[in-house]
Amino acid sequence: MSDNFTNGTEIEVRDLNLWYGENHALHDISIDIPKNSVTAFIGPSGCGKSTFLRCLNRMNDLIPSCRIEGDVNINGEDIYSRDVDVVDLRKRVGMVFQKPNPFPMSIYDNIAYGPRIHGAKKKDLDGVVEDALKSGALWNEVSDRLKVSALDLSGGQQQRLCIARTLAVKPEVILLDEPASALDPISTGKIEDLISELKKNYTIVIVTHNMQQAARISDYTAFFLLGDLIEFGKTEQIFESPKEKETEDYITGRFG
Ligand SMILES: Nc1ncnc2c1ncn2[C@@H]1O[C@H](COP(=O)(O)OP(=O)(O)OP(=O)(O)O)[C@@H](O)[C@H]1O
Repeated sequence: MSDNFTNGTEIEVRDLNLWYGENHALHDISIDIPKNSVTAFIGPSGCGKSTFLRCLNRMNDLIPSCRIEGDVNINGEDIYSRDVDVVDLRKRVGMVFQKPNPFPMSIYDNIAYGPRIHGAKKKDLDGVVEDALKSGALWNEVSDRLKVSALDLSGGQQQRLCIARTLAVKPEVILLDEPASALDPISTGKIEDLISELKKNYTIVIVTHNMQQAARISDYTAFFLLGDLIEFGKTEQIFESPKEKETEDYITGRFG
């Protein structure tokens, strides 16, 4: 285990390579993602941001052509070790996708679903649901209609429900894959405020195409290009004084 963990590293990745069949999509990625902070992954379309994000909770296991080499440690545990329970891993490392994907059931049952699977007692569920909806900044809008279908909520509310659903099983890390790209500016603002609030208690990694969004909400930024991690550092440094020419060209809009 690296000393970095005592300094607050949540996710340590070393020499990660990933192939989809013959396509070598990620090359020798090494990165230390700090705890209780927001880290943004940016880069042009197809550079591997989402692929790398999915490596952090083994979502790529579901893709038959995908092969991965290298190490990913989360809080010191090798998540690719044979004895890791992937269901438990995805509880610890939750994920929210671009398109809100509530289950076709009530608001209450969407939130209670994960805790029920993981053995929560019936008498505790009301409290769990309320806490998660409060943490997801949705409680005030839905507390009087918990039994209505989640599909009746607006897109922005559905996305906050999906975040609340992730929070209900008490994760350590939340992975967000372009969580606001399908939303209007007001809903996007609410999601961004929520992310800033959540980083007090969780480590957050977000893929975004929106560089203003990365600059607004992230503490650290990683710039990817064609499957390489070109540069990683404090967001201010990446945006104001990038060390690599490719980063500068992308940030200043010269390509991508
Ligand atoms: N399920 C998959 N099967 C095969 N190849 C894939 C799969 N998903 C992604 N790829 C390939 O991996 C590379 C990286 O794609 P990825 O979606 O991770 O990039 P991205 O930076 O997230 O792009 P975008 O910003 O457009 O979402 C691309 O060459 C893509 O075609």
